[in-house]
Order: sequence, then structure tokens, then C-alpha cells
Amino acid sequence: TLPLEHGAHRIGNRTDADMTRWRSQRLGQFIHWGLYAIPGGEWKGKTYNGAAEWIRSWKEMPQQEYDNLYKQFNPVNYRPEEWAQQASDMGAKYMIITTKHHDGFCLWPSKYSKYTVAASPWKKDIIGPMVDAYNKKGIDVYLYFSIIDWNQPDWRAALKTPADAAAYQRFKVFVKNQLTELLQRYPTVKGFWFDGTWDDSWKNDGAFSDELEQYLQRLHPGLIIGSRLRADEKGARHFDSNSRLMGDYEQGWERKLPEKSADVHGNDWEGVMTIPENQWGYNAKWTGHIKSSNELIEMLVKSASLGGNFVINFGPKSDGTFRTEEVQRMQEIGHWMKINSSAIDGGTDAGFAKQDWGYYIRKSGTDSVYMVVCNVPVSGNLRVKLPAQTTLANVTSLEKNIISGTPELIGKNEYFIHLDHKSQDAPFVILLQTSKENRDNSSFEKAKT
Ligand SMILES: COc1ccc([C@H]2[C@H](O)[C@H](O)[C@H](C)N2C)cc1
Repeated sequence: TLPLEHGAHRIGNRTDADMTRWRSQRLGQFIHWGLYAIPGGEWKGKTYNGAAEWIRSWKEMPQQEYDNLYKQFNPVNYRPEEWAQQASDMGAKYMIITTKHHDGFCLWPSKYSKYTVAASPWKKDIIGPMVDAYNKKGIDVYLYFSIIDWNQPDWRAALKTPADAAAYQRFKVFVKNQLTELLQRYPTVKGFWFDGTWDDSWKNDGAFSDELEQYLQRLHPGLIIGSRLRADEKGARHFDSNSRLMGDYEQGWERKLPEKSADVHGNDWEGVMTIPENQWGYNAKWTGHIKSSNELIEMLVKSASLGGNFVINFGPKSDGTFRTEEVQRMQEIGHWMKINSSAIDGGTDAGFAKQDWGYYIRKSGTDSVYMVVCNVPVSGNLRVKLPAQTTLANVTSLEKNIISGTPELIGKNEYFIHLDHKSQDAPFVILLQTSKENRDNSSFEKAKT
């Protein structure tokens, strides 16, 4: 391995209480909110077909006009307690809020920038009341922060001249000041969700990103920061030049999920997902495939079954309300979580052979393995192949009328669980109590002989 000064400083996952808590909170809510919600993907009668929060980069959008949108930011229907209640009802255990997206507009009254809510008709801090409302509901808050800042004159994508280097030096001080300010103003936040770290200026300064992460950890011990913040001294991101994960979890799964355990190499990881194909900020016209609640639930289940967190994104409107489709998803997912959250909270990779009917999720540290059935086989038989030295002690379902009879032993450590032929319109959960092989066979085998 290469001697790296600014590569991974830890091999393996964090085992402290903060990370253990993060790892148990499998469902999160992402919120993208800012000036981009005002145009909502449209401008002067034209529709922008990119991601709504990137409309400033659209050739049809005069940048000066976009930058002046702060004069219209006045979310009169913003009710953070209602936001927190609906997130709690959905079953979200943590929330990630955009404090500042790439456009540089700050949702908190930063003393290091003029481009903040303080200059808008709203005037007041948006972030503080949100953090308080979510924390009151027992939901942890993480702060999304974009390093890229299109509003800051000292931002540089690349350093070509000594003047660039001097400007970028000032920019790095600005970044450190804003992050310090955010931790001082909102001390209950559990971590940062960094974005906008792909440009050469950042990639070629691994030392700064490493020092910044260590500085933030000293300021706020236990802080959780994903792999997107840092570059190593050779410009490698997420994984250093020795292929070791930097940061506390793999933060690269965006609008896509790993397929199998091997894809995540035993690392903690988090997937973030949009409901439409690719819109993070509010877009008036959703086009393309809009994910149903069952699709999102299956992604959540798949993520937990592969030992990762799943975060669903919402883009509130400029007035502070949520669009109908998003409210619907939060309610439907919440209804499912009310019945089945025991399979999700504290869930992790069970290490069982994957079956077509769906996913296994182990309650971390226990012999309880949940089967979440997403694809009911026409045979009505759910095949379960237990790992070696594992026996089946008990089988129950979280809802009534799912299983018929007792499991049928069909081979060494292999069973069919027979389904009651009731039609299912959502994933359903069966709980397997397993135990390590012991002298006498499992209760079902005894019943059989
Ligand atoms: C260059 O392609 C990009 C860059 C950044 C993004 C941003 C989105 O605006 C959103 O904030 C997402 C989490 N992030 C990766 C998306 C696509």
C-alpha cells in the first residue's frame, strides 16, 4: 500500500455510540429547499429539463435574475412543527436539510455572507426552528452543506493563477468559518452531509479536506461525515489511493443502490433517493417515472438488508408546503412502517442466501431474522435456506393470515414457508427466530419425524 498522509485514518466501521445510533436509524428524510423552489423548474414560460436546483446553470436563466430571487423568499406557510410531525409519521429517524446548496444562498443568517435569509423578506432563521422541531420529535438532524458556492467571488473550480490561489485561500477560510458557525448555532446536529466536492480546486487539496474533517471532529466529537468530503493527496475521492473508505460511511449511492453485499465491502453506507427520476429541489412538473410508496419501501428494505441507510428526498415549495405526491408518500410509507418498522429499525445484513421473494434483515446483534416479502411466488411457497449450523426455532408473521401451517422441511436446513392465499398489496414481514445448531434438531424437524 502507498504511504498516504491524507487517506483513510481508520480501517473498518466506527463502533462508537453516535455511529451505532446512525446505523440503527435506517430511514431518513432529505429536504432540498432554497431559492430554486421559486422558479420550480420553469422560467418565463420555458421548462428546464434538468434538476430544478440546478436551474441557475441553465442558459435560459439570467444568473443575475436567479441571484435576485432572494428578494422573493418568503415562505409564509412554513411550519417546521408540521414538517417534523409528518416526518415522524413517515417513520424517519433522521433528517438532512440543505443549509446552503451550490447557489450559495444560506437558510441561516450567517455572519460570513450577505446572501442569506436575513436579506430576504422572511428575514428569520429557517434552520434553527427546523432543528428544534425535528429534535423535539426525536428525529436527528444532519446539515447538508455544499462546498461549491456560486455566489462567493472567491470560489474557484480550478486554480490557474496566483490570484486564483489567493482567492481560494480566502474561500477556504470562509468555508471553515461557516461550518464552525453552523456547529455553534445548532449544537444538537449529528453530522454534515457534504456535496459539491468534485472540482479540481477541492480534489487537489486533500490536505485541507483532511484537516477540515479533523478540525470539525475536535470541535464536535462524534460528528458523522460521509465519504464525499475528502480527497487524499492524490486526488482520490470516497476511497483513498489504497482503496480504503474515507469518512464514516460510503456516501456515493445517489439515486442508485448496491445490488449485493459484495458491493459495499462491509462498510457503512447510505443511499439517497428522489421520488421522481432526478429532481431534488421543488419542480412544478414532475416527468418520467415517479416512484410509488411500494417501490420506495422495497428500496428501504433492500438497503437495510445490505446494511445501509435509505434517505428519501423531498422538495418543499417556495411557500413552505409539500406537494401532494410527497405528502402521500410520507403517509403511505408511515402506514407501512407503523406495522413493520421492527424489521427496519436496527436492521442489517442477515448473511442468508438471497431468495427471489425478497429480502432478509437481521435485527442487529440478535438471532431474529425478518423476511420482507416483495414478490409473492405463484406457488405460494417461500423458500428459506438457512446458513450452516443455523436452526429454525420459530416462525411468525407481523400481520395475521400470512402463513398457513408450519414450515415444511424440504432439505438440509431448507424449508418452504407456505403462504395463505390472501392477496397482498404491500410488502409483508415474517419473523424467523433462529438459533445456532445444537444437539437436538429444531422444533419443526422434531414435529416432522
Ligand atoms: C454534476 O451532477 C450533479 C452534481 C450535484 C448534484 C447534487 C444535487 O443537486 C443534489 O443536491 C444531490 C444530493 N447532489 C449530488 C447532482 C448532480
